[in-house]
Amino acid sequence: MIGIFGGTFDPIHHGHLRAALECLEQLRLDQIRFIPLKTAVHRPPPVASPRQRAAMLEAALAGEPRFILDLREFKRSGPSYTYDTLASLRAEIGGSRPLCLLLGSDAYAGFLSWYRPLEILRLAHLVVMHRPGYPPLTDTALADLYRERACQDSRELALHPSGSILLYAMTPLAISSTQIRALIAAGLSPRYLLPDTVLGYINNERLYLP
Ligand SMILES: Nc1ncnc2c1ncn2[C@@H]1O[C@H](COP(=O)(O)OP(=O)(O)OP(=O)(O)O)[C@@H](O)[C@H]1O
Ligand SMILES: O=C(O)c1ccc[n+]([C@@H]2O[C@H](COP(=O)([O-])O)[C@@H](O)[C@H]2O)c1
Repeated sequence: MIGIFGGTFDPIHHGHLRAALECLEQLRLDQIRFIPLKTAVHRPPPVASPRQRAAMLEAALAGEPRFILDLREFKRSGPSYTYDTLASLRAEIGGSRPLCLLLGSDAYAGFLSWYRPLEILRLAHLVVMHRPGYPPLTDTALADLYRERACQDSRELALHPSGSILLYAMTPLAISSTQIRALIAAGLSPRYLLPDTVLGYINNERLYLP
């Protein structure tokens, strides 16, 4: 099974990395593809450039060969829709191998307003990772969708290429890129919230300063 972890990664932090490692091991994924978005459809544009976000991801993923940096969204023009990304991956790997789209419970809260959400579920499973402060099933429509698609473990995910939703209780880590950017802008250190190598890059590039 392949995990897909899309995000802004502005910057990548230990919340992302720990989430990915726990999914990799506990769901027995073969690899996780980290896919930074180019043109956000749902939020203001990132502060760091694509080049800078790719460099930070590269630094953070070094040393874990099952974490793969996948820059396909940078190469596409127009909005970075997840549906298009999954369709391009399916064109490469075929229809039978299970794909698991990893997303935090804050992202799942907006899932039904994404571009072609039900078609996304035809291309991949969803793994919703619980993020502190964002209970995953507050909305009725999302709770209904979950009830129709719920699955309990990685064994069940492996039975089909797509279509199920797994709620995953990862170690709760209330870390966000917003918090890291705000600390730096305030002249405070974000150290230990993200890898030192990523912080070194941020300092060299003078990123996120006011
Ligand atoms: N601490 C965390 N725990 C679990 N999931 C997370 C965590 N941080 C981010 N995610 C998930 O990772 C994906 C990419 O997140 P993103 O790059 O937007 O990070 P972020 O910290 O939410 O950034 P920002 O604060 O700029 O919105 C999303 O699915 C998000 O829900
Ligand atoms: O395709 C969509 O319509 C869509 C709408 C909102 C978010 N997403 C994706 O969800 C992922 C997490 O987004 P974010 O803002 O938490 O970084 C990222 O890969 C986005 O491209 C995708």
